[in-house]
Amino acid sequence: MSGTSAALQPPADAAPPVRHPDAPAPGELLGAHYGECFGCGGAQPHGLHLAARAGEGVSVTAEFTVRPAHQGAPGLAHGGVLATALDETLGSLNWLLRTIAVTGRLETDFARPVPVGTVLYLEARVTAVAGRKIYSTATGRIGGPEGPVAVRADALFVEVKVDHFIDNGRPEEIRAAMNDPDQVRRARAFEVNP
Ligand SMILES: CCCCC/C=C\C/C=C\C/C=C\C/C=C\CCCC(=O)SCCNC(=O)CCNC(=O)[C@H](O)C(C)(C)COP(=O)(O)OP(=O)(O)OC[C@H]1O[C@@H](n2cnc3c(N)ncnc32)[C@H](O)[C@@H]1OP(=O)(O)O
Repeated sequence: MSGTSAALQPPADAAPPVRHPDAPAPGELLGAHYGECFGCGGAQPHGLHLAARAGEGVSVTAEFTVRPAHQGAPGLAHGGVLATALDETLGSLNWLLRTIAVTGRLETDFARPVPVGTVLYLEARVTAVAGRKIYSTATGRIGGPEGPVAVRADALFVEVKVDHFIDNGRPEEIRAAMNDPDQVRRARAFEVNP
């Protein structure tokens, strides 16, 4: 049963999502948007190292293996870590819209416990767009890509300009990101009109 709140119901004038013509092809690995990202970055030893792949339309798939550093109860994934995996997968939809957007609201259902060692098979898609508001939904399955749903989420992402990060991030990390040509290139890949 979905308990999605009214805040996550797209308004009547919302439009179906449009895959950007320059979006990565279905099957293509999207890579990390930031090397230090806790969700997808390669430079975070205890991060999720989530690897997302473009799907058809405005959808992505991703896999995340639960490691001992991700425990809440003995031998089980922490719920906040699972919410992070959902959030990160939903965030990677931005690559297909070529829009920079941040999570405004994330509603999560935890349907089954997820043991350490489990591969969580994630799938996310955008359901509607209304102005700067991007509505999306995700599931995480266990036992295989067609296995039972262990976690699911509905979200509202809000489009922002790159200045959102430059104005709000701690200056030392922003400086390092702006001095890294590869990071600047990745940020630009999200933006149609930077
Ligand atoms: C060269 C340097 C590069 C540095 C950058 C590097 C890489 C960048 C590239 C990509 C990275 C992009 C994203 C990261 C991707 C994945 C990571 C996972 C995702 C995250 O982990 S991301 C972190 C957590 N996230 C935040 O840190 C957000 C904090 N937050 C805010 O920054 C503001 O809160 C904001 C911007 C959300 C809105 O603020 P705002 O002032 O711009 O806009 P406003 O408030 O007017 O909202 C506009 C319309 O959205 C509705 N709305 C807003 N919030 C709502 C809510 N909660 N519920 C229901 N409706 C809501 C309003 O009701 C209104 O609706 P309406 O237009 O109909 O009135």
